[in-house]
Amino acid sequence: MEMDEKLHGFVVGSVPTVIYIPEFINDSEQTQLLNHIYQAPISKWKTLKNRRLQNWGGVVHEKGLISQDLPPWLTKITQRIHEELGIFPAAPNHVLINEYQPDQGIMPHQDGPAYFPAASILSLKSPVVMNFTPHLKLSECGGTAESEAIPQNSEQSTVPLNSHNSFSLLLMPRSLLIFKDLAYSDYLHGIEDNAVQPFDGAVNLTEAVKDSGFNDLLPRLTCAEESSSGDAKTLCRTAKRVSLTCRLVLKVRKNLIRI
Ligand SMILES: O=C(O)CCC(=O)C(=O)O
Ligand SMILES: [Fe+2]
Repeated sequence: MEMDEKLHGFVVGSVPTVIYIPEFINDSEQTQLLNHIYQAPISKWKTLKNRRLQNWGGVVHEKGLISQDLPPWLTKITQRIHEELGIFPAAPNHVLINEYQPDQGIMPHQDGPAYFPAASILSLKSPVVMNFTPHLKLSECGGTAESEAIPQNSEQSTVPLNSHNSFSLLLMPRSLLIFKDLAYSDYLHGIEDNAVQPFDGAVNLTEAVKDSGFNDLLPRLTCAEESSSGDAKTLCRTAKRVSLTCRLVLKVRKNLIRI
């Protein structure tokens, strides 16, 4: 799939390929989505130790998706992602909605093998910092000069290696994040279960604060009480974050029989 020309302007960082689109939806679209999410029956929520989630589109198995139609309020988003971005060969057919309290996150992980190798994540409500770290495969292969300099049998070797290659993103409400290629295949992504998150080195810092009015936003993002950290930009999560992870499973079986 050819990446749409206009998307090139939204590529951030140096690892192929991370795309950050600020203000992908407007305020009223955000409100409408949140209304739909919180109108869903309570049984739709699955509570995990560190977050709650709603699964839409069916059940993902290693071999494919036992699909169920997405509701119209979600196909509106998935269709738009498909048509405007040209990254997926079809509209995403699976949406995972995650809700995080300010001190909740998601462990560094790689998305499952059933998905077309690209993820699109729409963020709602509170900003959050997402971290990308190369996973063991990349570290062990010694694909970079840095890794060759570190003894492979050293227990500490993964720490400096990972921190050197890691990067983070500041995900603002109403933004859309897409990651694919190496960022999808060779990196883990995660969110720290911490209400205070540094965002100093975020690869999309300019883009994240630009459209929302840098001057207005930065003092609100930065913890006033964190004076000990000097100029370090630190995000204080004070509200819930809700995200919609929209992905495509190519192998689909319609769920005709209720199990
Ligand atoms: O909430 C997010 O932004 C990340 C969610 C995620 O990584 C996933 O659902 O696989
Ligand atoms: Fe994920």
